[in-house]
Parts: sequence; structure tokens; C-alpha cells
Amino acid sequence: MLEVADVTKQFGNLTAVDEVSFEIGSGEIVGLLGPNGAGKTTLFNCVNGVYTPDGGEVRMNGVSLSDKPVNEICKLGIGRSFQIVRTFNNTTVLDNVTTGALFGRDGESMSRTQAREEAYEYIEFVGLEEEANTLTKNLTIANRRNVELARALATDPDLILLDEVASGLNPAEIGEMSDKIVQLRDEYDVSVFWIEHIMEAIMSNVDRIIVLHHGAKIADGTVEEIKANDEVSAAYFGEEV
Ligand SMILES: Nc1ncnc2c1ncn2[C@@H]1O[C@H](COP(=O)(O)OP(=O)(O)OP(=O)(O)O)[C@@H](O)[C@H]1O
Repeated sequence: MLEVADVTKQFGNLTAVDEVSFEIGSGEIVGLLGPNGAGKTTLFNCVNGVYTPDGGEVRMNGVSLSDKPVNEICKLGIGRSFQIVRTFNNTTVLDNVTTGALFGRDGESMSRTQAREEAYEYIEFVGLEEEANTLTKNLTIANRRNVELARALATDPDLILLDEVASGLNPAEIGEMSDKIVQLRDEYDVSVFWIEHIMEAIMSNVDRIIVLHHGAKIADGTVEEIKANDEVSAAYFGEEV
């Protein structure tokens, strides 16, 4: 499904992503860890077309994403949520999610009515049916994160990139979000690539973890393998992961 081959991204003299390679298969939930500044968000930006890599290639279902704009990459099946929530705050929940459907894979052939029907399905999935006509700016942070999740799902992705979806949530909300991510994989057959600083959110639900340090991939394995990896512990300055 997703193939990242020797991807490099530089900002001046800084190599933010350094010849990183890995694959994500159908139905996998893969965590992306690394200390602050390790290159996680930059890697996401290389995958969904915000940045053009300086070296290497990203392929989705065999199609090279080189030089493709974000909207085209979205239509090839990659959806995304952001570290800092980017909902359209002065519009309703329904309009936010409808926009996802209209700009997603089948958006061009979809009427506005169809797009709204699809949007309702994802709004129900994230548990916001009572809030469908609420202005997004009036929601809690947890629910704005749910709107982002529903909007990304409405694009009909094969792979969803989640950038710290548990950030700013309380422990109960973190648990709900974490469960929802497993459910979306199971219900919609979506693979998940998930950056998260909150370890409890990720550890019990991922199939695999990739760790970046100074832009390079230093580990790729199961939770147990990552916990036992000395290089990973050293990257976190001895903190347990
Ligand atoms: N647009 C940019 N211009 C210049 N340098 C950048 C830019 N974006 C990121 N960087 C630098 O690239 C490196 C990787 O940043 P990135 O945001 O990808 O790390 P991260 O692992 O996502 O960090 P965090 O966990 O703090 O969000 C950092 O040194 C950062 O300062």
C-alpha cells in the first residue's frame, strides 16, 4: 500500500528526514515515534504532498506521488488530521465533513446531497450526530479532533495520517480516541499511520512502531521490540517508552 523509499528532506543544512524507508500494509496501524524535532511531521508532510522530498520516492498503491499536489494525493487514498486542529471553525460540523467528501476520492462525481449523506455516516461514527449543525468553533477540543477525523474519513482514504490526535485530551477522551482508531481500521478497512507523544494512547493499539531520531529511522518493530531497543531508549535520553 504505502511505500516510502529513501526519502530525504532538507531545510538548508538541516536534514529533517534522512533516507527513510518503510512500508505500511493494508489494515495495519503503525505508530511513528521520536523525540521533539526528530522529523515526524516533516515525514508526514513528505507523504501527503505538503513537501516535495529532496531525495527518494513515496508510492501509494504502486503510484508514485512525486510532484503530485496534496489534493491529488488525497484522491489517491491518503487522508490526514493535523497536530494543531485545522477545522473550519466558522462552519458547522456537517459542512466540515461534507467538504471532506467533496474533495475526496469520489468527490467530483458526487452531488452535494450525496456528500452530506456520506458526511452523516462519519459524523455518527465519531459520535457527533447531536452536534451536526453546531458551529465547529463551539465544540470542545476533543470534538474538534473528532470533526477532523470524520472529515479525513469522508475523503474515503486507504490510509489515514494522524498527527497527535490525543493531544489536549483528558485520560477518558484519550481512551475513546484510541478505541475509535482501532474501530475505524476494522469498519472502514483503513490503514493508520499515527504520530503520538502520549504513549498510553498508542501502545496497546498499534501493530508496529517506527522510531525516528535526528531524521533517520532507528527502529521498526512490535511494541515489545521497541521497548527492548537500547538505541530507542538512548534517543529518549533514558526515558522509558
Ligand atoms: N519549515 C521548516 N523550515 C525549517 N526547519 C524546519 C521546518 N519544519 C521543520 N523544521 C525542522 O526540522 C526538524 C524536524 O521537525 P519536525 O517538526 O518534523 O519534527 P517532529 O518530530 O514532528 O517534532 P515534534 O515532536 O516537536 O512535533 C526540526 O529541527 C525542525 O526545527
